[in-house]
Amino acid sequence: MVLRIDDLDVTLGSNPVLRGIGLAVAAGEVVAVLGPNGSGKSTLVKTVTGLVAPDRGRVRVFGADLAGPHRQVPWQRLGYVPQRTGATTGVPATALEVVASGLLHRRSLRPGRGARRRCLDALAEVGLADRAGDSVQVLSGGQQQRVLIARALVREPDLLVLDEPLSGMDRASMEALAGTLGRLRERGATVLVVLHDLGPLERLITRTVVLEGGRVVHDGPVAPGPEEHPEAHPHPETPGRPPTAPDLERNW
Ligand SMILES: Nc1ncnc2c1ncn2[C@@H]1O[C@H](COP(=O)(O)OP(=O)(O)OP(=O)(O)O)[C@@H](O)[C@H]1O
Repeated sequence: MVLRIDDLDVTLGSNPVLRGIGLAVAAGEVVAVLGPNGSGKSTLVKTVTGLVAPDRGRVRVFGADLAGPHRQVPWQRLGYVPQRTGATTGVPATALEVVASGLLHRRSLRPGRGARRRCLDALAEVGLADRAGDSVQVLSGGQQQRVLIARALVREPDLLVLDEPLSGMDRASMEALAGTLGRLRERGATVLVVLHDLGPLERLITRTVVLEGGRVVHDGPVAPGPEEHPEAHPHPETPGRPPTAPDLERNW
């Protein structure tokens, strides 16, 4: 099993956010996590990436225990695209530099041999090869999202976790992301993706897990219709240049 969660409870502040979650994901699955706003989707994927500590229960990723006192996150096998925050922190990093940060880890602050090529390949995968030297601050919100996806891809992850990657993307970008995830799946990677609706990723999804009030209310191959979780609505798009501007979304 790539991921195994048993009886997971998470409380944030005084909020019981996840309750009694059980989930097992095998290699090669592409699992969509759905549910209304505030149902705990982001918290669940943060638990899987070791960013949130469980209060109770067991979380194992590639066999590593993320719940015990000696938590070991297998970062070398994980790629994570957080919920839309933009790739910029006000620091004038280039797209290439942001992607290269995906290759850094605790033991070394210097990307290894061939890093530049790998970063350029990852940017090409998301259709931004020609923007490698540009400051991320001049990129649109959708392009920044793609830089963050490239940062996760450059690690060649065995498990890719994405939190609402479609937010702010135009249809062509969504289709291209579907292509990228399809290629990942072909090489045996596992994907856990938080979505508000399946959209163009639907053909790739092998299983849907629906959360409501911090509990799993559906886990199976067939996605429930939108009428079954009518509260779900996408986040408002972040301001910025419209992602459909013709000069922005060439291949992606
Ligand atoms: N740091 C925190 N402290 C206290 N409560 C929190 C914290 N982070 C999240 N919550 C609460 O936990 C609940 C679940 O949040 P979470 O972001 O996991 O939901 P979500 O399903 O991803 O929502 P959305 O679709 O809006 O992103 C919400 O009620 C939220 O207010």
